[in-house]
Amino acid sequence: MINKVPHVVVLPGDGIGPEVTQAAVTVLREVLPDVRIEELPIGGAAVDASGSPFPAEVEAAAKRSDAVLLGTVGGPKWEGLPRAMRPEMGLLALRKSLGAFANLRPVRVLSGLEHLSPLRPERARGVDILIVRELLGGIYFDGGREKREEEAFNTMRYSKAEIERVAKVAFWAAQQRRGHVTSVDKANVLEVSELWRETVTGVRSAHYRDVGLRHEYVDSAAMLIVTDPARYDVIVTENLFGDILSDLAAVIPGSLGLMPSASLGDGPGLFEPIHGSAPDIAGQGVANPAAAILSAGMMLRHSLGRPGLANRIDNAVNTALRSNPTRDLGGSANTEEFTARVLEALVGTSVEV
Ligand SMILES: NC(=O)c1ccc[n+]([C@@H]2O[C@H](COP(=O)([O-])OP(=O)(O)OC[C@H]3O[C@@H](n4cnc5c(N)ncnc54)[C@H](O)[C@@H]3O)[C@@H](O)[C@H]2O)c1
Ligand SMILES: CC(C)[C@H](C(=O)O)[C@@H](O)C(=O)O
Ligand SMILES: [Mg+2]
Repeated sequence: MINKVPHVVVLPGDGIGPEVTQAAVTVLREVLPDVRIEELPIGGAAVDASGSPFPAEVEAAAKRSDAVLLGTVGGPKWEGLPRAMRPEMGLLALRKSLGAFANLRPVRVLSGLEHLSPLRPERARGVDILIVRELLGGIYFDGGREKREEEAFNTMRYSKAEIERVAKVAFWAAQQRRGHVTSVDKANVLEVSELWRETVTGVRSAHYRDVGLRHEYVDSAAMLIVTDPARYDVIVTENLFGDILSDLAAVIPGSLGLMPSASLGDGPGLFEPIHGSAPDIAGQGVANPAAAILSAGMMLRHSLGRPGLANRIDNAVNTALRSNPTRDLGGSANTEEFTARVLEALVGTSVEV
């Protein structure tokens, strides 16, 4: 537990980012009244304010914080800008700057909430998967345009050290859970996946013989995640596969609005919902804030040493979802009403366990 007043940098970003972040901050302040919040722009909001999607003062604040809570970045307004000025580049730069190489994306169907899933209840019930997505390497960071802009490339490159460090996080997480890791790759075709597979196997043999390991190809894993989600405990995979598979996995609980994340590594942790800025609903006050609120919970668990408060938030979100979810899940609560329900449920459970 952190004894000093926790300092959290909040970066609401664009689109529904500010709407869901406001909800998460309200909940955070409710459970941790002395938290010090420093709010700054990132992404398109920062481009508009200062001409850069990741201003130097935001980087400095994030690095000296105890944790960073981010909303979402991007939107049609900034799509035509040169690459370096795009909101998404700001987010990638933030992740790099914090050394946040392990992105934990839990996929959970909380008890009694199977009806929110489009899958048959017997498939959705009890699903509890942790996707560990490598976040600082692979195809995201090595690309360009050539031949007078008429060719373009992105290279999926990994070093053994990059694979080892994220594999260790996955095996460690599995030890706290049900003791099984599925490593997802494309080793039947890609050399980079061959190295991935060899390295993950080596990490297990050297340090984690108590954890089960299975390898799956990403194409068949994409099918199995929705047809047989119960087969998975921890999934570890590279950056782009993890990005795609985690949005796919959002189908299991029923909405992207239920998918929080924690990005951990060398510096302060970064906590953000996995969804985007949802331009189609931004400004209407109807976004589902659950993923952002649950991300604040992950922050309490992973960076602020307060797992009991994180459990309280999980339970309160569960209660609010049972009573009346947001529109994306077939309910009628707007963002404010849903958040009010979460706060109400928190008041009913003031004991930290
Ligand atoms: N981490 C991030 O900041 C992040 C992640 C993904 C996409 N983006 C950016 O967001 C923009 C829009 O991308 P997109 O449309 O492909 O994906 P998106 O995740 O923003 O939206 C996909 C669909 O899911 C819905 N949705 C997403 N979050 C929701 C929520 N909390 N409540 C209710 N409905 C929700 C949207 O309304 C939309 O119909 C792009 O600029 C993209 O680059 C940012
Ligand atoms: C916006 C984009 C850079 C980001 C990613 O691809 O990592 C998003 O899709 C995510 O899943 O967090
Ligand atoms: Mg994504």
